[in-house]
Amino acid sequence: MTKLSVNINKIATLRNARGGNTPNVVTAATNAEAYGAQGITVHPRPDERHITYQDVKDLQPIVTTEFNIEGNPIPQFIELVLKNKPTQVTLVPDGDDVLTSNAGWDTLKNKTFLQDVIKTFKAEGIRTSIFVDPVLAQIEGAKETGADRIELYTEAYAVAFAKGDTSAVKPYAACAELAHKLNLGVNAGHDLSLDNIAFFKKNMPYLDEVSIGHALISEAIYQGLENVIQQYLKFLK
Ligand SMILES: CC(=O)[C@@H](O)[C@H](O)COP(=O)(O)O
Ligand SMILES: NCC(=O)COP(=O)(O)O
Repeated sequence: MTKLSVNINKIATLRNARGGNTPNVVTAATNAEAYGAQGITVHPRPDERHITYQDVKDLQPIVTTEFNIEGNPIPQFIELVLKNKPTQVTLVPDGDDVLTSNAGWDTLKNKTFLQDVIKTFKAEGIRTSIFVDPVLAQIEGAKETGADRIELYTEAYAVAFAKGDTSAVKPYAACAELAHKLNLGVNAGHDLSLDNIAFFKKNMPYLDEVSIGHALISEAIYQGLENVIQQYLKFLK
């Protein structure tokens, strides 16, 4: 079984459009868990355009499944994570001006930096995962950083799958095999959806967790959150 972590960034995007507290991210997280989600993911960005640092504090005591905080480990992010002690921190090398995450780490070039940051989180008992492209050398580099897991950046798979190119899953499967050999856990995320998740799951060995936000929350607008979460859980068995 692969765990489903629901990314609730988009609930915060909608809330921020009016400046009040509707929809409420705490209620959304509680509902997602009640409907079967096995984790809640947030990705507070430095400009707080969706999830705010206050949201992370509000969510920390109410998330009863796995709490996953994603982000670029700049000093204020490191402090936020250490204060709120999630189950997992996922390190993502976002530039300040990006619309959304658009690349994995170069684990070879950033080895020393990542080793230091990962040591800090692990000393506090926080599981560490690093966001990487599906490239074998990057998985070997990830092992060297001391991370517990990798999160494979699935945008390339999602784009290719939408065009009918199912071979795009192959590098992901190869990276998962290598990660498993190296004793690294395997997560995946970005642009996964009800259209592409079943094929991905069927072809991906050792897949511990997927985090899904943009498509899942969009699908929930049409089909309802409970219904959509139930469909993902069926595909991830
Ligand atoms: C790390 C990653 O893949 C991102 O998908 C992310 O968490 C989504 O971020 P946005 O919601 O800001 O696009
Ligand atoms: N780590 C990926 C994530 O949390 C969700 O990405 P997306 O489904 O919003 O593209």
